Amino acid sequence: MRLEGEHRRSIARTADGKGARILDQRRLPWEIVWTDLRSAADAERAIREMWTRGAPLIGATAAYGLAMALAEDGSDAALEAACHLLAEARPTAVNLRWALGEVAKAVQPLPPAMRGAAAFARADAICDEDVALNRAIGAHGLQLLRDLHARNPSRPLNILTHCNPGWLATVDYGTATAPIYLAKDEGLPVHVWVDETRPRNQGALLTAFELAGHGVPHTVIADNTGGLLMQRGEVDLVIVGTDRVTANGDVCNKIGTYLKALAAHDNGVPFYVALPYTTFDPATATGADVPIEERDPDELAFLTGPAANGAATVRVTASPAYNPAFDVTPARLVTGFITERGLRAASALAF
Ligand SMILES: CSC[C@H]1O[C@H](OP(=O)(O)O)[C@H](O)[C@@H]1O
Repeated sequence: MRLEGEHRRSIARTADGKGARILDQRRLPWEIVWTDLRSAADAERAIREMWTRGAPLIGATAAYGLAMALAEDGSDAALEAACHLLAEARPTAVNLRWALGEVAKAVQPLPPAMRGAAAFARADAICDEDVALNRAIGAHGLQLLRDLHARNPSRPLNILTHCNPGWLATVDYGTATAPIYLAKDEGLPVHVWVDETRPRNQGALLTAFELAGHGVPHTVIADNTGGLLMQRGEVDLVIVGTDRVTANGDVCNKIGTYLKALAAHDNGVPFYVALPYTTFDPATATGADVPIEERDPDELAFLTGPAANGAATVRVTASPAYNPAFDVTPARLVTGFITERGLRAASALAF
């Protein structure tokens, strides 16, 4: 997407070809800081501490981390150790293990000395494929937006989204945001309700930053506001991303997604989930089987942001806190899935 006047992806190989350059998303939207990852340990830390996040982007970052490890040491032992290290960085997004598996498959038949270059090539291909997948998701989702807007052509289409399913969660375009960007580009009037998405505020900080950068009209709302807006008829469509869709169509996504799906169901608002095949996990039967990441309660207990004299951190509670990062929306609450192959029902999700 466009950033500081030029087209950028959220991740790319470093100029010397030996590392990965990422946007440090902890600093957005206040500062644009690019950081070079130089080892599997750097990549693991960046994923675990959410310097970079979002299911597809986590996969791409892990792929480059594995490539860096193999460029150092192409042995089977090094391959196994780096895969284990990176796989443990965050448990929920299936893209992480998918990407590691793809790189491992590409290098295993090769002699150790050739594995580093092959791993980097596979990581590059994973990034290029992600961009193409998201553009295709955008095209199929755009037709859905056109059809829904035709019901009330006299006003913008009001879309609600949760967390950040945008280009900052992928290599480019985003998943749930891809149709929104294409709609803006073709002049289809849209407005986005942006859930702030406590406690890390990926919506207020990242989605709002993205939409503003692309000139998409949007309004940041508290996580608890969406239900009221749906009761008032001010939400025409909910589109979210996902970290893992299981074989039966259950959707694991940022905490709070399930509550939006319940409100949408209760108010007859279409609830769509955008995903590429890399986020579909047919090996996991239902959402009950998905590991839900539990993050540091301090992420909830404290708020950090810019102040006149630098960063300020304020405590929002003096009590113990609990901070699960994801929840599961059952397939029965999902109107449909927007994939690179078109719109799909939960029962027809096989890629
Ligand atoms: C392309 S959807 C990405 C997905 O990942 C986010 O989680 P996190 O920010 O913790 O990595 C969120 O669940 C998004 O929907």
